[in-house]
Amino acid sequence: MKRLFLGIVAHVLENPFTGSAEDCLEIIEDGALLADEHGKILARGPKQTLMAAHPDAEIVDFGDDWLLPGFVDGHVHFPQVYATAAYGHHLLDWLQTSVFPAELAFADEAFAVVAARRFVHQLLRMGTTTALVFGSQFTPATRALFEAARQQGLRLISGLTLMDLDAPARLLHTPQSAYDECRQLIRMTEKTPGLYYAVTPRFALSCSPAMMDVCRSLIEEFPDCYLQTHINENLDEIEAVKASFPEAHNYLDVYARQGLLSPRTVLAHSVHSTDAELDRMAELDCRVCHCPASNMYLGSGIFNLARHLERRIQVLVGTDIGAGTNFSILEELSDVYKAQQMYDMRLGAAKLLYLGTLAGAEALHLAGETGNFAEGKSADFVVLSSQTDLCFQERLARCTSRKDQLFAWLNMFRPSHLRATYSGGRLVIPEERP
Ligand SMILES: O=c1[nH]c(=O)c2nc[nH]c2[nH]1
Ligand SMILES: [Zn+2]
Repeated sequence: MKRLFLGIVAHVLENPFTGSAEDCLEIIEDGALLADEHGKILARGPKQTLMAAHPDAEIVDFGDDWLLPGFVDGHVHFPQVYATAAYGHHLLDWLQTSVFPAELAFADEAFAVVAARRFVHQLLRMGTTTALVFGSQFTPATRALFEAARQQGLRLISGLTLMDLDAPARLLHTPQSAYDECRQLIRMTEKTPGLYYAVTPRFALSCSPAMMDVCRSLIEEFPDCYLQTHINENLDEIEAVKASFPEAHNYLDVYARQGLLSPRTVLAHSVHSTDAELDRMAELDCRVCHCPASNMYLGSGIFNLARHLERRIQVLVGTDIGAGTNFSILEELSDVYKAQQMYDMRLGAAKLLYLGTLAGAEALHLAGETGNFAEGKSADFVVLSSQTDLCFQERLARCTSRKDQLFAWLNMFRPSHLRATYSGGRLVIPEERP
C-alpha cells in the first residue's frame, strides 16, 4: 500500500557548492512524501495536493516535525563501538593503548554478534541509514556486522580491517589469509542487496607492501568493491610514513604506487595533505572523509574543506567512532560548521545538510539510491521533533524563516530529538514490533 508521510520536508536537490545554495535547498511547509509498497519515493510536495491525488494512501502524520533524508556516515569503526572517549592520547599512542585492546575483544564471536546489533541500532537511532564502516579484523565479527545491517535495515559498506604490522599478533592477517577471507565476504555481500564490500587496509603503517598488493588484487578482481583507508591525520604519523616508505614522494604516493587510488577510494582525514597530494587526489578522483570531532579529540588538526573543494574533490562526513565522540552525523555537522569557521568558511543550512546526506551518497556512488527525496530513491528519512525540548522550541520560534530553523536544527540536534528513522520505507527506529 502507498503511504503518505506528512511533516516539514527538507532536503538538498544538488550540490550547493557548485550551484546556487538558495536553489539547491528545498523546504516544503505542510509537506508530504509519497512512498510505494517497496519503500521507494513516488513523489514529494504539498500535503493537500498529494492527499487529493492519492486518496487511497495510508497517512502517517508527523504534524510539524521535520522529515530529513537519512544521513550518510562516511567513516566509522565497528570494533571501536565501546572505545569512544579514551582519555589523553594522540593517534599513534591511542591506537596502541586504547584501540587495539578494544578491537581484540571482537575475536569472541558471541560478543561480536551482540556488539554488531547494538552498533547498527545505534547508527539508525542517530538517523544514519547508510554507512561506510571499518569492520573487525575477525571474519565472524565482520560477517555479524553485515548480518545485523541486513536484518535491521542499514545500507552498509564494510570490510575486514587489514593489518600485518605493528599490532598485537591476533589482530594481524597474512596477505594470503587477508585475500582468502576478503573473498569469502565479498561473495556474501554480492548476493545481498544493500550490502557492499570495502577493501580496508587500515593505513600505511599497518600494511606491508605485500598486504597492499593483496588489496590491489582484490579491487582489480572485484571492481565494484570500494577501498577505504586513512591518510595524513597526524604529524607523527606522517613522519613515520616518510621513514617507512623513503621512496614515496609523500603519504598519498604510498597508496598511489600500490595502485589503491580510484573514484571508489575513500581516504579518511586528509588534515595535513599538501597541495601536491590534493592535486593528485583530484586527478585520481578519490573521495575524502572529513571527521572533525575525531580530529579535535585526538588533537590531529583541522581539516581544510575549501582546499579540497577548490579542486573539486568530493568530500563526505564521518563520525569516526571511536576517535570521534558523536554517533550521529547530525551532531557531527555542528562540528563541521565549527571546524570550518576556523578557516573563515561559513556553511549555511544547504551546505551543511548536503555534506551529511547527498554528498555522502554521491561520494559513495549511491546517489541513485539515497541522499535526498528524488523520485525513485529509497524512502530513507528521519523524523525530528522538538516536542520534549522546550528551550529548543523557543529557539526555533525566534527564527525568521524555515531555513533559519533548519540551520538551528543542524547545529543543535541532540539524539533525544529523533522521533523515528525510516529505511527503505520501513520503520527501523523505533523498531516495528510484530
Ligand atoms: O582515527 C583513526 N582511527 C583509527 O582506528 C586509525 N587507524 C589508523 N589511523 C587511524 N585513525
Ligand atoms: Zn578512522
